[in-house]
Amino acid sequence: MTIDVAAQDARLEALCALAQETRDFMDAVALTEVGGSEIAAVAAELAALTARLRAAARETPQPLEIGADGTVRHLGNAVTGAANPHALPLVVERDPERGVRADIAFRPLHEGPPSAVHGGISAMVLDHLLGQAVAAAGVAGLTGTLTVRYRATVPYGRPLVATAEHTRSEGRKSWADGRIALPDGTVLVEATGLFITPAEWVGLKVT
Ligand SMILES: CC(C)(COP(=O)(O)OP(=O)(O)OC[C@H]1O[C@@H](n2cnc3c(N)ncnc32)[C@H](O)[C@@H]1OP(=O)(O)O)[C@@H](O)C(=O)NCCC(=O)NCCSC(=O)Cc1ccccc1
Repeated sequence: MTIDVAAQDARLEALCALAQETRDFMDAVALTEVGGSEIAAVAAELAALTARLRAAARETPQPLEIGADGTVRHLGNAVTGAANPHALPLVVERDPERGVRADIAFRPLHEGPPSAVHGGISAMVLDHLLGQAVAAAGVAGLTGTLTVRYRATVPYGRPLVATAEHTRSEGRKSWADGRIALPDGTVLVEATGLFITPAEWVGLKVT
């Protein structure tokens, strides 16, 4: 469920590269142990860079694009958007056996309890993945409710796998289940969610 950015637009390619540099920068901020004067010098340089980017700023969201093969690209998405420094960015794929899947490696930046991932970050990833599972089933909707069960703390810095699948639909309401697990299948966090197709989306094909 990705569209090759590099093949389409050199400016977007540059923007996605900047977002990745920004992620690397944020990781470095989270982990740095350099001295106070060096931190202050870096902060001053960063403020100058921020001013350069603000010289021309958009006032509308990044558009959600649908490719010829039905793939969806939303570069501004906080979970998957390659142009959003907040995004992991997660690359969500169709899973031939289940609905959708994504490989994840959380980073120290995502810390909640010491040495573990913040529960809200896990919930955010699962919210997104469940939403993509219902979209993949042709019943795209917005999250109405999300229930998360945290079975074990989620480590950062290790490869993990997230999966989700659409379970049923009734009218405009669709349900999906998902989980974040270790590569051996041990489930760390699981979620179930209700997604509601806004009336104006009925009949639209978004995946
Ligand atoms: C669209 C809707 C959720 C529902 O509005 P309408 O269409 O006007 O609904 P209407 O009143 O016509 O009721 C129809 C039926 O649904 C039921 N029901 C309604 N609400 C709830 C509920 N909360 N919980 C439970 N049930 C509810 C209601 O009782 C009725 O049931 P009935 O037929 O009598 O059995 C609206 O409240 C909204 O926009 N909320 C904000 C959503 C939002 O921002 N979410 C976060 C952003 S998405 C994201 O980040 C993840 C993502 C990532 C990637 C991809 C995809 C997703």
